[in-house]
Amino acid sequence: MGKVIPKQEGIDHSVDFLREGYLFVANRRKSFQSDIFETRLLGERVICVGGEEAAEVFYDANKFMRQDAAPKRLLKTLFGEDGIQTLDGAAHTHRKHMFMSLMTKENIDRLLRLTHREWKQIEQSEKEVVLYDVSQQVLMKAVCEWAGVPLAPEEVVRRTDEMRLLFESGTSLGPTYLQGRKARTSAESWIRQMVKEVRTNRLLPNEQTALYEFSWHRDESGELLPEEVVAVEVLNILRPTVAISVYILFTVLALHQFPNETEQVRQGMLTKTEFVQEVRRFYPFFPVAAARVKSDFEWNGYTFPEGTLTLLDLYGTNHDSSIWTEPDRFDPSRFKGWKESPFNFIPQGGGDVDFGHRCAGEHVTIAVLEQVIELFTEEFSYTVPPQDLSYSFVDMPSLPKSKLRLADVKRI
Ligand code: HEM
Repeated sequence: MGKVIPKQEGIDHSVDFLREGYLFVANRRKSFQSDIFETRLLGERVICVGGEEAAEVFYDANKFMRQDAAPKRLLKTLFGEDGIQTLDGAAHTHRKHMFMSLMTKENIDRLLRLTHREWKQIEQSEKEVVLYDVSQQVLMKAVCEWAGVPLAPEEVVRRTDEMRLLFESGTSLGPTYLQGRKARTSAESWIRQMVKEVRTNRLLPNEQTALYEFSWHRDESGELLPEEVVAVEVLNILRPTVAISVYILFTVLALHQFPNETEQVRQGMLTKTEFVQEVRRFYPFFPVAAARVKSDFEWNGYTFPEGTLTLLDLYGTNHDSSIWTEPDRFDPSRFKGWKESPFNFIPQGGGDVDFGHRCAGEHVTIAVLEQVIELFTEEFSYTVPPQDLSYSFVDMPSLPKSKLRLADVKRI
C-alpha cells in the first residue's frame, strides 16, 4: 500500500488558483511541507509537484504525456490546436527536430542582427516611450523577417497586437479571452495563406526560415503537415518571440532597481548571461507546466494513477530554498560557478530540449536579453520617470503596471 498524497480538502480550488497565481502551488507545498499534493481544478483531480527531483520525474516521457494535458482555452488562444505542445513519442521528437534545426548559432546571430537594427527606432523618438509596446514591435518586425514571413509596414501594429493577445488572453475571462480567440483565427489564416503560396511557389522564403522549413517539413510518415498545423507552428515561433517583451521589461526593471548589480555588469564583474539568468529565475512568467500520467507508476511511495493531470511548479522550483540560497533576493552572482542540472532551473521548462518539451527558444530568449542589457547599459542613455513599477503575482503574464515608460532615450 503506497503513501497517501497530502490532499487539499474542498470541492474545487480553481478560484484559489486565480487568486494566488504564481504562488498557488508553492504556498501549498509550504503548508503541506511536501513536494507533492493533490487538489481539484476545473472539476478535475490534479496532482501538483515541485522541486528538482519532481521535475526529473515530470520530464520522464515514459511516465507522462502531453495528449489532452493543455486546457482547451489555452489551445484556442496561446498554443493553437495540434501543435508541438500536444505531441508525444516519435511524432513529438520528429516535430521538435524541425524547430531545433532553426536554432543554430548562425541563425540566432541572424535574428540578433535584425533585432539590433530594429532597436534603433527607439532613439529616434524624442518623447517618452512605452517599452512594452516598442519592444513588441521591434521583436515582431525582426522575427517576421527571420521567419521568412512578409510583414507590410501598415500591418505591423495589427499583427503585433494579435501576437500580444495570443499570450495575454489565455487566462483572462470575458472580452479579453474572446479577443484572444479572434486573434488566433486571424493570425492562423494570415499564415495559412502564406503556406499555400509557398507550396505553389508564389512566395519563396529563404531556406533556414521557419516559413520555408515548416511548409516543406515531412512528418514521421513522410507526409507534408496540414496547412493549419504549419500555421500553428510558425506562430509557435512568432508569438513567443514577441513574448520576450515581458522579460525585456523585467530586465530593464532590474537594471533600474538593482544599480549595484548593473554597475558590476558595466565593470565586467558580472556577465550579461549571469544577469539574464537571474532575471529569468527571479521574475514570474510561466507558473506551471501540465502533463498527464501515461500509466500508473509510483514515486517516493506515492501512486500516480493513469490519466491524472499533473502540474509542475516552474516558478516555485526557481524559488525553492532547497536549491537556491535566499531565493527571494535578486543576486546574479549566484550563477557564478552554478551547477545547472536539466531540472533545477526551469523558467522555460526542464529536461532535454531535443527529446523533451523544454522550450525550443531558450537560447533565442537568452541571446535577445543579453543584447538588451548591452543596449541599455552601453548604447543608450535614458531616464525612468516616476511610474507604478509594481507587478502582480496573479496576472498572467505579470508585468510592471506602467509597462515601463522611458524618457530621453539617446544613443551614448
Ligand atoms: C518569452 C520567453 C519564453 C518563455 C518564458 C518560454 C517558456 C516556455 C515553456 C514554459 C515551455 C513549455 C515547457 C513544457 O511544456 O514543459 C515552452 C515551450 C516551447 N517554447 Fe518557449 N518560452 C519563451 C520563448 C520562446 C521562444 C523565443 C520560442 C521560439 C523562438 C519558443 C518556442 C517554444 C516551443 C516551440 C515550445 C514547445 C516545445 C515542446 O513542446 O517540445 N519559446 N516555452
